Amino acid sequence: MADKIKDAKIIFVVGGPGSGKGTQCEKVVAKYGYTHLSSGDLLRAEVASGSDRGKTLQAIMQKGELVPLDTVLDMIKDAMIAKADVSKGFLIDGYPREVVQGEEFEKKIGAPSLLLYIDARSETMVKRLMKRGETSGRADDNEETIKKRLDLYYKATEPVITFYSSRGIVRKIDSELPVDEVFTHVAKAIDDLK
Ligand SMILES: Nc1ncnc2c1ncn2[C@H]1C[C@H](O)[C@@H](COP(=O)(O)OP(=O)(O)O)O1
Ligand SMILES: [Mg+2]
Repeated sequence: MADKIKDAKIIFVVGGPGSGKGTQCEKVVAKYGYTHLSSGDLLRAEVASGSDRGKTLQAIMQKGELVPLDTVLDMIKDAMIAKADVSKGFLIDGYPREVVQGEEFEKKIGAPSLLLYIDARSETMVKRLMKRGETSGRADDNEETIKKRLDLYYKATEPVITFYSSRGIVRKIDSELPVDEVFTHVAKAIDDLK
């Protein structure tokens, strides 16, 4: 099962909350037909299902904390296997959140060919998230939780970028630009894979 995934390209999409990961992934899906897996969306779907696991997850996410590693990884892996026959590539959005998550992913699934580092200033991210919070209905798009998510991003997730930089697969994307301009750079990074 897992070997079906092996031939597909794996792209990690890493960046702070509100940096524009989801926005850029949608455009990659439209242009390249890759499968977009947002760890946050997978977890929120579990919460919406009302399951016991979902209730536990909701409490963690509302506090802006990271959910247990195995839970997220199992959900990503199941979703990848479900799409393995039809997918040319996978965008793994919002994962790894910490270095150990990347190591576990590679053990259980495979190595990424590219890490897209979606980079925006923290003031920009806060502004975008507050705006998104007006309509997103996301329990974590509020000022207090945003601050915690940003702190955690700088502490836990930025080391992920350093970790993969040494492998030469990181492409830093300036996400302060308008969406379509950001996408030009994202598309260039993906085209360079071929
Ligand atoms: N380059 C850009 N310029 C302006 N707004 C952007 C942008 N990229 C994303 N946004 C907006 C769309 C969303 O309302 C908000 C957060 O974007 P998102 O894609 O949901 O971020 P993420 O998935 O990284 O949390 O910011
Ligand atoms: Mg997102």
